[in-house]
Amino acid sequence: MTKPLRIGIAGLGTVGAGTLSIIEAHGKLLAARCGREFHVTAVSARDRTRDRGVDLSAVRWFDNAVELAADSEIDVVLELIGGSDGIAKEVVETALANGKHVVTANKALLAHHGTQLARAAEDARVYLGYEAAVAGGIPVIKSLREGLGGNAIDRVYGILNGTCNYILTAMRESGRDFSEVLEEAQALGYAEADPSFDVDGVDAAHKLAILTALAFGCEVDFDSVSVEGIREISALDIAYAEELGYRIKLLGIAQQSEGAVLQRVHPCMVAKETPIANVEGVFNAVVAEGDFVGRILSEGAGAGAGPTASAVVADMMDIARGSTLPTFAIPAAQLAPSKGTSMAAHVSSHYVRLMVTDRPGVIADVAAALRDEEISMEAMLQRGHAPGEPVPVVITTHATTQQHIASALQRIEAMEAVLEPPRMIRIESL
Ligand SMILES: NC(=O)C1=CN([C@@H]2O[C@H](COP(=O)(O)OP(=O)(O)OC[C@H]3O[C@@H](n4cnc5c(N)ncnc54)[C@H](O)[C@@H]3O)[C@@H](O)[C@H]2O)C=CC1
Ligand SMILES: N[C@@H](CC=O)C(=O)O
Ligand code: NA
Repeated sequence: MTKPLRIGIAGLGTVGAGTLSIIEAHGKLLAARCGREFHVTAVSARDRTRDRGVDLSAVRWFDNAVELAADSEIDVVLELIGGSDGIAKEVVETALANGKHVVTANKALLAHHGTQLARAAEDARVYLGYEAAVAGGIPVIKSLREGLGGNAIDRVYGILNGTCNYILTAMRESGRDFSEVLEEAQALGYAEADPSFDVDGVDAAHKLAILTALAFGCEVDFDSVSVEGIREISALDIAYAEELGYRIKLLGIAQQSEGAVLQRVHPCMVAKETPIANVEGVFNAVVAEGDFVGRILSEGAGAGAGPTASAVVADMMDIARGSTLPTFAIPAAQLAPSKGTSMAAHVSSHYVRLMVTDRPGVIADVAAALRDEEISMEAMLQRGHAPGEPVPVVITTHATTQQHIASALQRIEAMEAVLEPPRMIRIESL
């Protein structure tokens, strides 16, 4: 048997502790599958005294994770701290500069510095694994880089944030309030250190930027992702979506057209009978559309200790077996400069909900604003009759550009009878 793979772990929180548990539970299985034993030889975290359910007494402890990353008795460094800059970046850069393989679950780091880190890894002839960074336990990186390697990818999209999907599912199923459900997702270890990254769509955008680079062979370009989160989604909109035959999902979607890529993250209404509408709770799903293979959907847990650690361990197995694949499928130096395009010209149907004073003429004024922007209404719904009182009015439109809908909504919002900013959710046909 080849000599053991010496592992240093920086970060022993949800994912770090989960990784230790798998190595402890499946040490023999991993060795049999890779022809090498996995030895955790060093660890670093903020709190040395915390019980992580695994005996670490024989493992070297580093107060400074960067020193761990430079240690000569480590072959692979697991960066499981988090954050796009600061200590996590320093750990990864130090490990690569010292000729060590790196496995990270850190999508923020890769979304901001992925191209540069991929170059550093390839220059040092080491492996940079990040399966855990996108869709947790779903082997989506392996699938795109290897299994679908013979296809040009037309579109890649999915439910990329477990916390948001958990919140939207629980709100729909139990009618509970947004903040109560968010606290539950945090307690389960799903949410980011700063949960606004989850609910504002930033985490999904980090993951989408990584998928885009891999799928389309371009540099990672987080700045050109258009991002909206789920904070504004109310129980009322979830109930109307149900009634209209839709589910609300936060999707990340990247599509290439004429050499440019549109990357967008926003809440979508998707028809209830589509597979993605039925992906619930902390589960993620990723769909890749290849020119020869057609549509592939992978579904699984996108967050949490076990599923995320499962992906970390899979990357270590690739390293143990000597894989030398480029980070983003083609050598980092050959990735095309990213050519992002904006949402302005993007065409879709829309759900619009207004809260209006119930009086004659309001609907006619709203219809006129839509007509002036050449937006055709598909349906309109107003329940009950309460003269002079606030009532919800729901409109669905036929396909129109973002520019047109934004102008119409601006005009509608300014109307005296419209009592609060209109809520708009794009209807996505998948
Ligand atoms: N929790 C999840 O479900 C998932 C998390 N991730 C990513 O995995 C990474 C880790 O996330 P979690 O385990 O959830 O975070 P966590 O907050 O549970 O754990 C972070 C760990 O890093 C340690 N740490 C913080 N600063 C440090 C420093 N200066 N030196 C050494 N150690 C330090 C902390 O002591 C803690 O052990 C993040 O990049 C996160 O985005 C990715 C997929 C899923
Ligand atoms: N906070 C993230 C964790 C996994 O990446 C999520 O909720 O999906
Ligand atoms: Na994954």
